[in-house]
Amino acid sequence: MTPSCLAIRGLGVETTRHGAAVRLVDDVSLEVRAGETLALVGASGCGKSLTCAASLDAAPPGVRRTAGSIAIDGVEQAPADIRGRLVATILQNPRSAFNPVRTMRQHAMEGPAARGVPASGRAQRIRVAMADAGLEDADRILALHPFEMSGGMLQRMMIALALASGAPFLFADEPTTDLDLIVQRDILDLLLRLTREQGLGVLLVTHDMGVVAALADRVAVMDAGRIVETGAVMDIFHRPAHPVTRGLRDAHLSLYRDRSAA
Ligand SMILES: Nc1ncnc2c1ncn2[C@@H]1O[C@H](COP(=O)(O)OP(=O)(O)OP(=O)(O)O)[C@@H](O)[C@H]1O
Repeated sequence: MTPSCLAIRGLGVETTRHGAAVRLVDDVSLEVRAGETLALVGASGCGKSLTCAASLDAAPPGVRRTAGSIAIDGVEQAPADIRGRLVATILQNPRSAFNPVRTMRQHAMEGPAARGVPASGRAQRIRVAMADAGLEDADRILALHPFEMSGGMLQRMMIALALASGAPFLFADEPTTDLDLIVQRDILDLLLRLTREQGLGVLLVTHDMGVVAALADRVAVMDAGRIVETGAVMDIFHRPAHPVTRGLRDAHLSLYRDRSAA
């Protein structure tokens, strides 16, 4: 049965600075539902990327998860077991997400295999996902190693791998940075279609409140490692309760006004 809800509960992440523990993410709880996009927004450095990565035990070196769990339909899961299988990821810095000595074809076969897609279906699935992510000429690209590809190509490949995995949930951390505007729009349209038509549940980290307005159903606002407000997208724009939320909304509106006036 397709799962309907992924919950991160009480996530805590720390690092050590000058010999002392520093809390970077503090008691964060979020719920991602099937068929919905939950946008995670907040100022740079507030802990959005670490929330995505650490909840799946994929935190970068130097930081550690000190508290919290992840559950699917109320059942606690080992993060490493669900990463790539039930939760696909598009994380920041695509170059670090690929093994430098493996080709794109080798990377591409992993996700669907982990999901139990028969070998015969995997090649077709990755081709379709690559075309959806704006990568034509799949055969040529599948033979390449990461160092032979640009940042934008790697970003698209990471998106294609996430799509091909068939996982019911997706953590997408700024999935369209490094991409040109047309590809950005295509990718965001595709994510919207996958949530609406296939019931994908998306946790979307973004700085762009325009993207939030277009894509998100609900929004969680983060500040200094904590969630300060969660609400339906309309409420966040029309009735923001927390000063940080109001700041993000107002900054977006003034940018939008300046652009319209130009
Ligand atoms: N590997 C690391 N070691 C130590 N501190 C880190 C590490 N990665 C991130 N941090 C710190 O953790 C905090 C949260 O970082 P994080 O990358 O989650 O922020 P963010 O909200 O995603 O920012 P951005 O929007 O700029 O990507 C920041 O203060 C950052 O400096």
